[in-house]
Amino acid sequence: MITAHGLTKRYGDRTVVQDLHFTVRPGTVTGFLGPNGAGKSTTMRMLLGLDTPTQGRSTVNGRSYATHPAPLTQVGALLEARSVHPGRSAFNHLMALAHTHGIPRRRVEEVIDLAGLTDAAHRRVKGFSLGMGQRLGVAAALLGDPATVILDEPVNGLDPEGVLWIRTLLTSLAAEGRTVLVSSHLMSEMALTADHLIVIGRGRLLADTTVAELIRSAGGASVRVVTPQPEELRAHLTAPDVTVTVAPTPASAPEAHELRIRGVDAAHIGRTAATHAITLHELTPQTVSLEQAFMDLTQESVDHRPQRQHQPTAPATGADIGADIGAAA
Ligand SMILES: Nc1ncnc2c1ncn2[C@@H]1O[C@H](COP(=O)(O)OP(=O)(O)OP(=O)(O)O)[C@@H](O)[C@H]1O
Repeated sequence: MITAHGLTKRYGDRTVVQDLHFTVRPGTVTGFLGPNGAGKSTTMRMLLGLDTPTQGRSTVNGRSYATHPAPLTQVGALLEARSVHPGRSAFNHLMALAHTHGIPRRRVEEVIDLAGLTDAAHRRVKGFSLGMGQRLGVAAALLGDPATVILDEPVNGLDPEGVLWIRTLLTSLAAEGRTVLVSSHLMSEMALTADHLIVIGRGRLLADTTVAELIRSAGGASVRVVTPQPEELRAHLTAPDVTVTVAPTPASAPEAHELRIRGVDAAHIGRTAATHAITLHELTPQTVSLEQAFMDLTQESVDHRPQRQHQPTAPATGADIGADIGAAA
């Protein structure tokens, strides 16, 4: 478990991390997200005792990182900056780390295999690609079989196979009951891996939530329905939390009333329509993408962003929808 209590970091008169409170729990992958420069690396460095907070404190597995007698066996970390002697082989680098913690050679061989570096283990690190360096960094993070793993942008520089490897690795580390905190500025990547998200912007906490909840709060899922019998359908969908919005009917298709329904899924709407012999011309689930939810959440927190793009998973029609025919309840 990782906790942050009012973590704050100032450089001169610039506050780059401001009063962050959060808890990262074991058994799930927690994505640590924010636009470039949001303060993710600075926060992770503070969690790992590499930067001193200006205010606040943090704990890893119940105590501050610096007070763990054998930190490698408590917390495995991959930070962006590589600190490997370039003349050393991957094997020797890991052996040197292992010696400092009494970790046996067998474990070094295990993490080399786990990281897919078996063939490159005895090559000098200076010849490694960025992706191989990332794999070595992950191997080092896992060396002490730690209960908590903190990885800063682990997919940086990895090829598609490496990206897939990281995804599977993170999920299996969490399934083993470990605490996994992984930073990224790519929401799309986190969408495939993380269960829980901590989102920051300009050093402040913007969200501490599940992936599903973030999508829901950004507009949530809805269903687009086209029917010649909108009032009949609406009358059969009355329930708390169900809203039905109808678009103005286009002159070219007077029979085609387009509805946007929230609070029930497409299967329920289809069954209701079938039960009451209501004709449907279209029944399409619409979801806000996680990427879009992230953009909406952080739009105040980025200095430069190209023109806003909307990329729902199904054709966007919501902008056209006009008259509200009522929230049933
Ligand atoms: N040593 C330092 N001195 C002064 N400013 C710093 C220092 N380290 C980081 N910063 C500033 O703090 C802010 C947050 O940086 P940080 O690297 O933590 O962000 P990040 O969210 O990890 O960004 P990215 O996604 O680009 O890696 C940035 O504006 C950065 O320039």
